[in-house]
Amino acid sequence: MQRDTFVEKRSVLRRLRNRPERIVNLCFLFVLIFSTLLTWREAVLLEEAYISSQKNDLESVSSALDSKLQFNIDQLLFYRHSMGEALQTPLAFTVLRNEVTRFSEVRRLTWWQLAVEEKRTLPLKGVSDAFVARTSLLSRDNARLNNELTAALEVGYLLRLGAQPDLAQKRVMYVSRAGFYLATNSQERDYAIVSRYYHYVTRPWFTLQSERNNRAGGLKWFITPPSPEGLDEPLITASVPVWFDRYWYGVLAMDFSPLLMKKLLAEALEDHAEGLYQLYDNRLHPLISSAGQSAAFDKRELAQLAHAIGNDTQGGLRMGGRYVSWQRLHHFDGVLVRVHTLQQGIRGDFGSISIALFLLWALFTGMLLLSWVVIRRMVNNMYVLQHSLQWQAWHDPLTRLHNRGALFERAKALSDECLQQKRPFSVIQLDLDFFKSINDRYGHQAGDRVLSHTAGLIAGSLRSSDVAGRVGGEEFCILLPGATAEQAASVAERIRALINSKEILVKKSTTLRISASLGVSSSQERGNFDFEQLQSIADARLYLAKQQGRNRVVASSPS
Ligand SMILES: Nc1nc2c(ncn2[C@@H]2O[C@H](COP(=O)(O)OP(=O)(O)OP(=O)(O)O)[C@@H](O)[C@H]2O)c(=O)[nH]1
Repeated sequence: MQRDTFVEKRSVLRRLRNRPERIVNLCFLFVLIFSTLLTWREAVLLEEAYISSQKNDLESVSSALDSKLQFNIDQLLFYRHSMGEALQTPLAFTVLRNEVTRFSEVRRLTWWQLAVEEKRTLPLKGVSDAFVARTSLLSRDNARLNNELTAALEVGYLLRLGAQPDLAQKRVMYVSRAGFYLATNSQERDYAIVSRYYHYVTRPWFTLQSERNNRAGGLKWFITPPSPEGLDEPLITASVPVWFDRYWYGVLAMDFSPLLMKKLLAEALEDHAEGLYQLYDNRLHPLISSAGQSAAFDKRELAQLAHAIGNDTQGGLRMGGRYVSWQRLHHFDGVLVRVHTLQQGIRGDFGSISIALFLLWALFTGMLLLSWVVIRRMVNNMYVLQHSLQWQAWHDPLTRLHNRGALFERAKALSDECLQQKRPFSVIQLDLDFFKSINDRYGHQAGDRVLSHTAGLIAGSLRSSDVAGRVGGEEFCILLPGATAEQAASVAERIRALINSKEILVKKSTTLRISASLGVSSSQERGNFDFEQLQSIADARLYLAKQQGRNRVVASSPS
């Protein structure tokens, strides 16, 4: 078994040695695969770094946006807390009491307004008793009303303080179930007060803050979708119910207009402005985007995104030529999505590094292929040259048979092999008869032709294991491994007859018949495998054949 594998390995090595271009191919293939794998690995690392940079950018923007929203929510919660305090301990200021008295005078009017000092506090705007009585959602509980009115006027003072004149897009309001409201940036007068109050109390951010709908009393986000008659873009509202003494007084709400949200997002972007940021509500409806237009996702992409967002609070997805990452906000019931296009990626650091990496790989591969072609050709040429030199060193160019040196070398190896394998080994010495006279009569070229013709006849009548060589001018030697003396004598006779059987065309319209004398010796005769001795015996017998009249075979010595 071990010997089989050893032999197999040796034969593979021999095959590779005989086909050096295969070794070259293998080496180049190895380098190509190795360099491609290295480049691939670099590309994978680069992609991981790109994804984590996308994640980091989105994380910093969303946490900045979160803290800005948190600030506003804290403000809203502060107003609710103040309202609670004011309900619990109302201020006994005369001005406030006067307004409460005035309320009892105006409460039956279709619309009314109470203002302590419009420059310092916000006016209370309200509707009639009859309006409030129309629905069970509203209630003018007279026992609590005075307290609520003074508390609202107090909170109106805080709202006015907190309202930033540059932020006209942010509106904070307190809407009471008792038929009045106060709001920053609210200019309505006359009948507009009634429609405004009606508008407020029919909004989900009001109706869904009732005891039944929001038992926990926590903050809720509401999106008012764009409408043909009103809003161009969705309006985001955060609202909290005002509860005190187990009674639902009303709702404190804060409107975040699209402009305000865009401003907050723009502030959150800082130096992460690359890519498109888009805020979605929890049903994946687009709210605002950092650029003019929103990211266009088709239905399938939206479904894919919704599925991914449903599974994780943050992550990333590759969508065609875009990389989409998302992060849920902590202080908003929605998700911030970042879309980074391939073009933006290419323009960025990662893009230039990727392009440089690809170009390097392409350049290296191109040069590798070029050098492969050149080296392969060189190796092939060298191989052919080596073979030709080897052939020339071992063969006689005229007869294409082994030359003397090569024949002696082969003869030694073959006789040793036969000795080892206990097989006979025979030698035939062949010499053309009167060859000198052919040269003399027909010229040297005719003599050469006779020599190559004879060599062809000899080679054609041997087995593949036999070896023939030219050992002198017109003298040949034939090695017959495994042939007995009789077999060798019969081979010699066959060759002799063949040589003498045909006329050779030596010159234009000149043919001649040649003959050869042969001497045969074999290891069988004396158990001697020494080639030189066998050859000298065959030579002596050849001499005998010449002496006995030529054109004959002598296979034994005279006793
Ligand atoms: N054309 C040609 N002649 C060669 C070559 N090598 C040797 N010779 C000639 O072969 C001849 C050999 O002649 P001899 O040794 O006298 O032998 P022979 O004429 O064949 O006579 P016998 O062997 O006694 O029959 C010489 O004239 C050599 O010049 C060769 O390569 N080409």
